[in-house]
Amino acid sequence: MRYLPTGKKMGEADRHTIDGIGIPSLVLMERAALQCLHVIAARQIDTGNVLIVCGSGNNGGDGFALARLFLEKGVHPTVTFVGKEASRSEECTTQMEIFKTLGGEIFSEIPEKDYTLVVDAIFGVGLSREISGRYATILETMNQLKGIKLAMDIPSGVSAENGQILGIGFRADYTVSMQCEKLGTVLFPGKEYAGEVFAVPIGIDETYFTKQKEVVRTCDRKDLKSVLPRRLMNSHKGTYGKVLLIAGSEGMSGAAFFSAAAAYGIGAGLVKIYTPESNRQVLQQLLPEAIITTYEKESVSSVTEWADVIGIGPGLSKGKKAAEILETVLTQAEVPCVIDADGLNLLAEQNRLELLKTRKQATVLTPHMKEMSRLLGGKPVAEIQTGRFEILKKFVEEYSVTCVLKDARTLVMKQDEHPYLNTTGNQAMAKGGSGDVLTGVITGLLAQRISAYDAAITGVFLHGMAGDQAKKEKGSYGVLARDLIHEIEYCERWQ
Ligand SMILES: NC(=O)C1=CN([C@@H]2O[C@H](COP(=O)(O)OP(=O)(O)OC[C@H]3O[C@@H](n4cnc5c(N)ncnc54)[C@H](O)[C@@H]3O)[C@@H](O)[C@H]2O)[C@@H](O)CC1
Ligand SMILES: Nc1ncnc2c1ncn2[C@@H]1O[C@H](COP(=O)(O)OP(=O)(O)O)[C@@H](O)[C@H]1O
Ligand SMILES: [K+]
Repeated sequence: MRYLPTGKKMGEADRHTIDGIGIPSLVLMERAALQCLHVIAARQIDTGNVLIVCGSGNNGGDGFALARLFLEKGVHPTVTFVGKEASRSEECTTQMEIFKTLGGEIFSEIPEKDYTLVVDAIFGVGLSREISGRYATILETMNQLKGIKLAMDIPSGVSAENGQILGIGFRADYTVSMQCEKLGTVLFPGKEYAGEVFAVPIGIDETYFTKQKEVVRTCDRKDLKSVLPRRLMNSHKGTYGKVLLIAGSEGMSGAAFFSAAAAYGIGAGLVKIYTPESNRQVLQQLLPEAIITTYEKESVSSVTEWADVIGIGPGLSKGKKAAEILETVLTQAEVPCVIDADGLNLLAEQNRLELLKTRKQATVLTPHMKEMSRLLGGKPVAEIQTGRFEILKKFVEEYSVTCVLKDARTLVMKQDEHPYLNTTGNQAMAKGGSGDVLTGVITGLLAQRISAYDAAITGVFLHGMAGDQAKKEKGSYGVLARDLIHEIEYCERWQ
């Protein structure tokens, strides 16, 4: 697990480390510059002709410190200072003076040369407004230069707060992020400007973020061992829970199959599908492991009583029967529920959202942006995209739910937990059926008795990993929902 702080939160952690713990700012800066040098060496970047462009803040200080370390190695970088003398920070001035004392020359323009490496140390997390004027011209020139581009901490122009480009952004091949990758290079479009990101330790105390619940976190592959539910030798199918999937409608059996197969694929003990009679035969053939029961044969009350966890919505339709079933589940089922697709669309109508407030067990909602817009009474998608953290925070507090807002960067939120931003998954998954698989995975994880928040983040992570594995094999065009299920069945190998 790692944190993805905004620039503001990173600044707070810097201050806490410097003032609260007493590690001098220049010590942190030294480590920042050293780590950059290590990345340059590890990536075997040609240092035959290095350009370092420094601003007047501490990011510029990082740049001057790096320039000095290059001098020590016998490399003479071209250093350009583009900041304002008057606003130069204390540390930036110190680093600049040391560099000059050692014989380093500082330019005010970028000399025309064929650079092999271009380092951006103009703005870091202190960027606070649109870039314009001379700064914009310099960044434009830097983007056009040949040579490998490396950004110190974050590419200048990328907002560390939300990934937006403030006027113009440095287009990096590599970004060396001090201590933590910033939220702004995980979210789009910032991610596209950052290239490969290396988060390097420089001594900033990250435990500062533990109590700061608004700081976003994410998981990596190495965390899998701790997030997957345990599989005991001495167990039986009851140990791993009974999943009920209320899915599919007349002529729509695929969604039910995908979610049910995914629930089994992630380890649920027993899966029952509740669907119209017309789907029985095809589902029995597609997934003989599942129990199929139908609207015509059994009442919704009796099936919900059987279940340890319920997933409702994939392919459900928005008919009268579907609405009745959803209402019964929401008012009667005393087990955790995952609501997706048409379940969400029905929830958005006729004040049904209010029913969530009466639930005694956990509810997980898995809307994509358009479904979220419906849940929010038609709030435009663009508004949700830019304000997702604040909007979702308010929503999960009001309705006491865990919300999985699906996107290229899926966000999971629950009251009193860190927001979780997912970094697995890819464009190959932008296809019908992918979401049904996610519903099955989260429901299947909940059946194995982990918390709603853990099931949601683990499910989203695994679902994205499955997409990444499938893309490795098939590329970005041919991946199908069934490939995601196939990959999920092998998730234990990813640990
Ligand atoms: N001691 C520390 O605090 C450490 C800081 N570090 C580096 O310092 C950076 C943060 O330093 P700062 O807080 O000084 O901030 P920056 O160096 O990112 O920039 C701040 C300066 O840019 C100006 N500015 C912001 N937006 C502008 C715009 N659009 N146009 C023109 N000027 C603009 C600000 O007024 C300020 O003078 C980090 O990103 C990191 O690279 C690291 O060396 C680690 C230690
Ligand atoms: N470009 C992308 N990058 C990462 N994940 C993606 C991308 N496109 C889609 N996904 C993932 O695929 C799933 C699509 O879900 P959804 O839109 O509900 O599909 P459906 O309803 O057709 O099953 C979500 O989990 C989403 O995060
Ligand atoms: K930078």
